[in-house]
Amino acid sequence: MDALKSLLSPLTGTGGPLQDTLKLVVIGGTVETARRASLSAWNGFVDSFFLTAHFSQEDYPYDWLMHWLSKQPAWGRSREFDITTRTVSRNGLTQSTSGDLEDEEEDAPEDETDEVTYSGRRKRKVAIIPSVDTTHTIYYRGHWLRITRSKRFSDYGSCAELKISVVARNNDILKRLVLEAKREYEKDAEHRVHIFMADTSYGCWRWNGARQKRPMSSIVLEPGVKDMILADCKDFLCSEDWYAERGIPFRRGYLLHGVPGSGKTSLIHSLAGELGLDIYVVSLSSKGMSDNTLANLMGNVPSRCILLLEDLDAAFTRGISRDEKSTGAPTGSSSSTATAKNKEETNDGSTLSLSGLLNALDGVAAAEGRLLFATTNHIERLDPALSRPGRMDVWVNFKNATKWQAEGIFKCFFPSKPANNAAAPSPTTSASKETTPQDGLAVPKRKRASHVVPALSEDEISVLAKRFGDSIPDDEFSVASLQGYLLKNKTRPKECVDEVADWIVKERETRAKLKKEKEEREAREKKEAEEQAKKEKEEEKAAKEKEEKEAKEKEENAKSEETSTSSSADCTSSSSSEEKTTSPTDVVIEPEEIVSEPGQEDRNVTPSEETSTKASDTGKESWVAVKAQPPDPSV
Ligand SMILES: Nc1ncnc2c1ncn2[C@@H]1O[C@H](COP(=O)(O)OP(=O)(O)OP(=O)(O)O)[C@@H](O)[C@H]1O
Repeated sequence: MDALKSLLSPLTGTGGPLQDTLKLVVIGGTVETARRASLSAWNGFVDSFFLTAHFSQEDYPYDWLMHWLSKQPAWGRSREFDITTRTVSRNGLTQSTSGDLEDEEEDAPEDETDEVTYSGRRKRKVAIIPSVDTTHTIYYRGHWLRITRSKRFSDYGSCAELKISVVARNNDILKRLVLEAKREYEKDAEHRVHIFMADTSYGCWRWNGARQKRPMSSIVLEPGVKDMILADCKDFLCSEDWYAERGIPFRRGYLLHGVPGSGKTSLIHSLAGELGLDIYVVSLSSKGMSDNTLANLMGNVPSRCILLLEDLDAAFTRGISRDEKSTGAPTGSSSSTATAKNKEETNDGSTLSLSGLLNALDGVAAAEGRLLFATTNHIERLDPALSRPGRMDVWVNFKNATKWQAEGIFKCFFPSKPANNAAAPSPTTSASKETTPQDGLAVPKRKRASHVVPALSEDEISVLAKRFGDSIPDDEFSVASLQGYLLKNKTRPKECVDEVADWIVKERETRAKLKKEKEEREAREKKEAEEQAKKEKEEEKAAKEKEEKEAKEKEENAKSEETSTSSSADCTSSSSSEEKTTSPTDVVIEPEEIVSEPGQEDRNVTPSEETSTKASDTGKESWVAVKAQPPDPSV
């Protein structure tokens, strides 16, 4: 007892200020330690009841949950959150959040995209998302969810992670949450097509945005073409078992070839929307593309998607080859400058070979279930191996617009007013109609139009469209160029038809001018290239001649030197023998008998010279001189 008292005496006793300070330190330390211990015990206790799920940004559930979270009304009460105009997740679904902030100062038209242009001003939607490294609590179906978003850094850059904890007996509540988030996400993604681009630096796919679906009705092709492709795609997607039973790889390739601006890319976009597939785009001519990268990319596309190889021929003109030396394309480069340019262009780390491309398309590692679409403006440049059935099963040729297409595109631009409203000639909009006259398919509803078009009845539109179609010569203008003309006249359907003949004349003149300029430029380039080649040849020839001359001179010099050397050979040998005897290093004194007179023995000699031998004991001494040695320092 006494011992305890003496131990506590500094705390209890009435000491000086030092003791008081010590007391305070000890008490404070004890309290803090107790607090920390209890907190960690409490956290441990609570954690033992929590179920925790982690969602990485690299996977789809993260996108679903971020989308779901951005719609939760709880954000209205939250004290800390992030506001962003950037994409919430990989798929960028930032619209329709409960806490959305929108610029309401103008009654601007609302497109279904995230941002629209109105009066030259950009309108952006913002979304509220969970802030990083903060725990938010949300009430969901009778449970409190603790949600934490954090960021971690990897070799590929930063990557976010979502952690959701909930007190529950089993993980049913988390499953329900993920399923609900997925359903909502898919519902909102219904009107969009997601585009992923190949990242050759890391050999992976990067989300590139979500585009509004394009209705098939807005694509004007020759009758039956759209239906044929759509039916073929649908048939393929539901024939997995059929392919498996026959041992045929479950892949289908479509080659869309033809003139630029004829709707190849638009059709693919439209098909993706119609079939509910994402588009994965590979540019074979991109920097750093190699066989391995391509195989890796192709092997990592999801089973149901559209894989798009754009401008296949562009890759070939850059020198894709079956082996590394020969180009896969026909060697049709018109001039040497073109070849030089190509060489420069290929010098960008791209080492893709045709065999690499073929392997990536249908090698063992190639993904199954995908629809491959390839587009090209120059089918003649493709290697037959690439476009053979099995790789490209369906070929579709896209030509310049026919009269029928011109009529169709006119009707797309100027839909007639609904029949029941035909009597009322009130202004209407070009995009507010739900159907297009061409084939009656639904087009997306726009909330408000940005331009006013005079309302014309179906008959009036038909007459105008027919006149427009008749004015357009078959197979001369691309649909894209007709679209350009119609866009310029989007509020003047009648004038548009009246003035189309003038437009055609002007267009022809412009084309002729451009063609002439192109020909002149090509001729100039060709001439320059020829001159350059001639100059290079001459320089080469001159250099060769110079080299030969120098070699000849050298040879002659060598010969003359040889002759002079042989003529002075005797002289050289005698002088050399003289040199030999006089040379200080090569002094060789032949042993000779030096007879010295008695009394000469005490001459000044070096110790080395004392190696001389006494020849006899007679009164005479014989000496043999030897080569002088350096004095021994030790002596
Ligand atoms: N057949 C068509 N129907 C409707 N719109 C078309 C059609 N062809 C072209 N267009 C319009 O022309 C523009 C260019 O079309 P698109 O990019 O699809 O052509 P493309 O054939 O892929 O051209 P390129 O070969 O140069 O890539 C788009 O805005 C599209 O709306």
